[in-house]
Amino acid sequence: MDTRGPLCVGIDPHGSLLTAWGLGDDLASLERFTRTTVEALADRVAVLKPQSAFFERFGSRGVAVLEKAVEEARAAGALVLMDAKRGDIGSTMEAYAQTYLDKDSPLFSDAVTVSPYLGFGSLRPALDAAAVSGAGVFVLALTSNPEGAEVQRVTAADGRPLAQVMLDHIAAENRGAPVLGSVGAVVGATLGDAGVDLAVHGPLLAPGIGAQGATPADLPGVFGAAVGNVVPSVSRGVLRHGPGVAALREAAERFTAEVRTAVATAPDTR
Ligand SMILES: O=C(O)c1cc(=O)[nH]c(=O)n1[C@@H]1O[C@H](COP(=O)(O)O)[C@@H](O)[C@H]1O
Repeated sequence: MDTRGPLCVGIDPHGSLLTAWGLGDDLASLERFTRTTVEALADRVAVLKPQSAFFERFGSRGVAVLEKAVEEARAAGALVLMDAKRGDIGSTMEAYAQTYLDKDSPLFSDAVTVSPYLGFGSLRPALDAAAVSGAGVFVLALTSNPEGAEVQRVTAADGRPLAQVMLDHIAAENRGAPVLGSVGAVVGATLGDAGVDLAVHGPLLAPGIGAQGATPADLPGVFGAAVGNVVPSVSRGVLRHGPGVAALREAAERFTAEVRTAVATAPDTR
């Protein structure tokens, strides 16, 4: 993030984007779209975040495209954050942990998104596997979609909003880590003032910029003093500029510059 800028670009091959790129909604097009995006961006943005669902919809061949993208993006120096949003009982989480966080897995990624809403403790196998592999886990806290609030803003038995309970668990995982810990939180850039304590001592993934309406200029208002730890994430806002490699790069560079300006001019960045 220090050398490349903090931007995360999502690889979300929506059918509509494939069409907009002049491709079909088929496996060969998925492959072309993904290869172009990785070629354009993996040597320059800090994080690429493939959204697993868009690959899974093509079955095992789509997952093979995903595997190759992960390998090529990592080889070009990008961190790969697998957006899988997994969450299940602990014994099943173990299998998800083996899938994304075991170095011998074909889908091994630098980090994976997980949902804590089956109870934070259910994530233990993923947290442990990430620690063994030197990888990371991004835990959903306050998602960018308006529907998230009916779960995440609910008041827990001890009076804290449920999202705050999760953020406090994340902070406990990261306690004592030098610089930032390896457990991140997902907090939507669309939320206005997040209204929770974001001092989790880990990276804060901020999706919602671009197609969902948030802009880099919104980040200081949402994240306050924690804005220096934000990894802003854009998918369609960059991808819609394809299929030209130069245009994809320019779009990512524009977002990176806007984020840098927003963070640099924020009143208190740490
Ligand atoms: O975990 C995520 O990345 C995520 C969390 C969240 O709260 N909101 C959210 O939009 N996302 C993902 O971020 C991407 C947003 O895509 P765009 O709206 O096209 O930028 C999608 O892949 C979503 O699944």
